[in-house]
Parts: sequence; structure tokens; C-alpha cells
Amino acid sequence: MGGTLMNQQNERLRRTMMFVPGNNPAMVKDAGIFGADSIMFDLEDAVAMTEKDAARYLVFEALQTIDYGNAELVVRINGLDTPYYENDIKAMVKAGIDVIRLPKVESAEMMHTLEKLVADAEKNFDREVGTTKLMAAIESAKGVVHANEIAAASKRMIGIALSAEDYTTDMKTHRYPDGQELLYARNVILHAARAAGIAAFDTVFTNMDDEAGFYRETELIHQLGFDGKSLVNPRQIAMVNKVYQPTKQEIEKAQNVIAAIEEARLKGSGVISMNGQMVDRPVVLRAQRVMNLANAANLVDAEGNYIEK
Ligand SMILES: CC(=O)SCCNC(=O)CCNC(=O)[C@H](O)C(C)(C)COP(=O)(O)OP(=O)(O)OC[C@H]1O[C@@H](n2cnc3c(N)ncnc32)[C@H](O)[C@@H]1OP(=O)(O)O
Ligand SMILES: O=C([O-])CC(=O)C(=O)O
Ligand SMILES: [Mg+2]
Repeated sequence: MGGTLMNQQNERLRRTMMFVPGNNPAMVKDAGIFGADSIMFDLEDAVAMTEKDAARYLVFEALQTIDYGNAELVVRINGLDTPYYENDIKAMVKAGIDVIRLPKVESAEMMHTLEKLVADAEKNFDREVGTTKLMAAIESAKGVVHANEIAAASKRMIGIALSAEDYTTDMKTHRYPDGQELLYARNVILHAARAAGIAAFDTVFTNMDDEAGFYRETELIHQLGFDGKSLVNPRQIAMVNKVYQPTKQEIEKAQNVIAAIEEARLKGSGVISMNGQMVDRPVVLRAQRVMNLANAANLVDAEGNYIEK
């Protein structure tokens, strides 16, 4: 079973992974001020062919000079079928990027190719081998069919993401408000990620004027169990955080569960009854995730009291 009590407590939250076009100096400069859990510099589809070198150079410089605080730094490199990915990998590893996201992944072999190039770059640029983490974007039927092996392709994997714009094109459909066309892919990707013990990310929502639609989609993927979502705009960050923020009642219940299990543990037991409800390991793990989310949303003070907002 994935995750001990300890690493659940320390789990890095990845609710919001915001795309930042790698060739836009103003956006690259300010990307850290919006509070995204992960900032994802894009060298792929947000960047025109004529701008590929300029974007790589800009992101490389930004990574050396700008303080992005606690945000995880991710770069979406160009695909393995382009002339750009090798230079992307070298520059990003040299700059010390946290995570490389490979787009349009269809097999574990593609991740192995990436891993080999990343390891070579780490050796060349004196970075500790294994420190650059990887993730895969699944954007086609073939990618969905191979999601299990992709998710388990490397020890460096931190997550897999659904990329619904390319995926719906591949499936000869398009995106509908109710998301029925994505239900299978979402569930496959989520199960592949959970089975491999890594994170699952939902896709971007591109209609900036449809707030109700954005909330509807975010509530759905939260209910399914996704860690979070790829985003295209800073305004979407607060909306995702709102959906992922636990309620006062959920927080109080989680605190009671954690207190009860501590008491049980002191008595040498792993299970206890709380108001007639059995509390055991899975209940405790869920409670710890609630507290992790509550702390990230600054909803509890140092004494554990709920902060009314
Ligand atoms: C299918 C795919 O591959 S999707 C992934 C690739 N796509 C992208 O990376 C697109 C990223 N997003 C964007 O470029 C923009 O948000 C757009 C084009 C969608 C909308 O642009 P706008 O209408 O100008 O956005 P908006 O008015 O909300 O911008 C407000 C501020 O946030 C900034 N901003 C907007 N999006 C981003 C972003 N993704 N990253 C950083 N800053 C951003 C704007 O520069 C603006 O800053 P300012 O007030 O200092 O001028
Ligand atoms: O990763 C994403 O959500 C954006 C993307 O490339 C796609 O939807 O094709
Ligand atoms: Mg895509």
C-alpha cells in the first residue's frame, strides 16, 4: 500500500500546476507571485517554432536569477519527435529544474529515453544523479492504453497528467461541458498513478470566462481523487484551492481522529471506536491529508483552532 503515516503527513501538495509560456518575459518574471504549488514553464505548444531557442534561454536565465519561493519548478520540454528536446533537457538540468514534464507520452520507452538523457546531463553538469524528477503528459489513446507502464517507468516519476486538448483531438471528439468524453481517460490515469504511488493531474480548462464551468470540472476531479490540475491562468489558482480546501467540520473530525488514534497507540492498539465509528489506518491517512490541505490553506492556527475566513 502506498505511503506510510509519516510520508502522508509530509506529502507535497500539488493542487495547482500553472503553465507559463517560456517565451514571455513578463509572465516568466512574475510567475512566482500567484501562489501556485508548481510553476510549469512551457517550451512546447505555447511557444512558436521560431521562438524555441529564445524561450529555452529565457527560462534558463530565470531559473538562475529569480527566486520562486517554495513553488516546485517544472518545465514542459518539447516532445521526442522534435529537434528541440535534447537541448531542452541539457539546459534545464544544468539550471537545476525540479521536474521535467515530457509531453505526448505513449510508452514507458519514451520515459526511459528521457531518463537516460537526464542522467547524462546530470553527470555532465555536476548534479547529483537522480535528483531531477520526471512526469509524463498523456495526450492520446495510445498513452491512455499504456498509462500503467508509463506511471511505473522510472523511480524519478512524480506524476502523470491528462492533456485533454490533444487527447480529444486524437479521439475525434472535442471537450463538452459535462466532461463525459474524458471520464475513461481520467479514471485510467488516476488508477495508474495511484497504483504507482505517484500524483495524478487533471488537464487545463481554457475558457477563462466560464468560471462556473471551471468550478464544475474542478469539483469533479477533486471528487475522483486527482491531486490537482494543470492551469493556464493565475485566476484559476484560488478557485482550485477553494475546491480543495477542507470544511471546518472536516478539519475538526480529522483532528479528533488523529487525537483518538494517538490515544489508542499509547494503549498499544491500532484501532479505536470514535462516536461509534471505527477509526483505523485508512481513516487516519485521510485525516492527515485533510490536515495537510487545511495547513496549506492556512485554516488552522498553531494551537489547532479553526481560522474563520
Ligand atoms: C493546450 C496547451 O498546451 S495549454 C498550455 C500552454 N498554454 C499556455 O501556457 C497559456 C498560458 N496562459 C496565457 O498565456 C494567458 O493566461 C491567456 C492567453 C490564456 C489569457 O491571457 P490574459 O487574458 O491576458 O490573462 P489575464 O488578463 O487574466 O492576465 C492577468 C495577468 O496575469 C498574467 N498571466 C496570465 N496568464 C499567466 C500565466 N499563465 N503565467 C504567468 N502570468 C500570467 C498576465 O500577464 C497579466 O499580468 P499583468 O496584469 O501584469 O499584465
Ligand atoms: O497538459 C495539458 O492539460 C495541456 C495540453 O497540452 C493538452 O491539453 O493537450
Ligand atoms: Mg497538448
